[in-house]
Amino acid sequence: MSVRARFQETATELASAPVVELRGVSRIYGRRLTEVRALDDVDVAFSAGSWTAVMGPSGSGKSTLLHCAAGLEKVTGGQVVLSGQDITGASDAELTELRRRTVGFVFQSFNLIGSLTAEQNVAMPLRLAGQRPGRRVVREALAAVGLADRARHRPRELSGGQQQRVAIARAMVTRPAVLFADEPTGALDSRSARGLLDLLRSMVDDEGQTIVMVTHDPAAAATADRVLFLRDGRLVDRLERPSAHAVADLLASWES
Ligand SMILES: Nc1ncnc2c1ncn2[C@@H]1O[C@H](COP(=O)(O)OP(=O)(O)OP(=O)(O)O)[C@@H](O)[C@H]1O
Repeated sequence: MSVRARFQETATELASAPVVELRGVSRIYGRRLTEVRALDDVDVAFSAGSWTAVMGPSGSGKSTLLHCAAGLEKVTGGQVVLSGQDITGASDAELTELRRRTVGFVFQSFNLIGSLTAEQNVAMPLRLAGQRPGRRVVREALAAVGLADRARHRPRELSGGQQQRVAIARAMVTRPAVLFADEPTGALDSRSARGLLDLLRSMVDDEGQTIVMVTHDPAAAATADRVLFLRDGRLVDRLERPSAHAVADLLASWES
């Protein structure tokens, strides 16, 4: 094989290589009578530059899947590979370090620090990593989410949609390999939610960002590339390039 062909093959492999992979993952809470199997033998890979929505009824294991994939929680069985590293047996210190370098998080409730300005909030992950954040890097992260003119505002001076954009800028300032989002539009009105989903879509399409998002909202799920459906801790269904109708039909079929 020519050097050029080999190079192209390697590039293709890299482009489709999973950023996160769960292999036969189980997560059990409690013991004996109180035992809950929150994840049950889950196999799934999240490839680079893809956006996956995770859906399922309340208690089906969506947040647990997100937390295990991000190394926030240890698995009871199976293996998790994050950014090429098997994290299954990693120590808490190793996990904290790996998360800092490779993972960004966005939650339904924004979780911004109320006493800090938008730019101070965005700078926080860099400070926690022991770096002195440059103003330019922080301002660029805010500009990327359309908030260049809100850098000095505190969270209470921003709308819900703007606060969630600050949270996204904060998650992205370390340039994580994967962004995990737990119901990111759950606290937003439909217009702000649409704007936020468009922002996430452009991060995937323009920057090749990998996103894994838990959502209850069919419209949000339909903006993703793929929908996974969990039930009782098991992956029971999936849709590729779904329409909102297809997602709603899938939900209805599993609820009936
Ligand atoms: N720390 C814990 N201790 C004991 N059980 C837990 C714990 N965390 C989650 N569970 C249980 O594991 C199961 C899955 O929970 P999980 O939060 O992953 O579900 P979910 O699909 O995200 O639900 P929701 O849509 O309501 O947020 C549930 O039965 C829950 O009660």
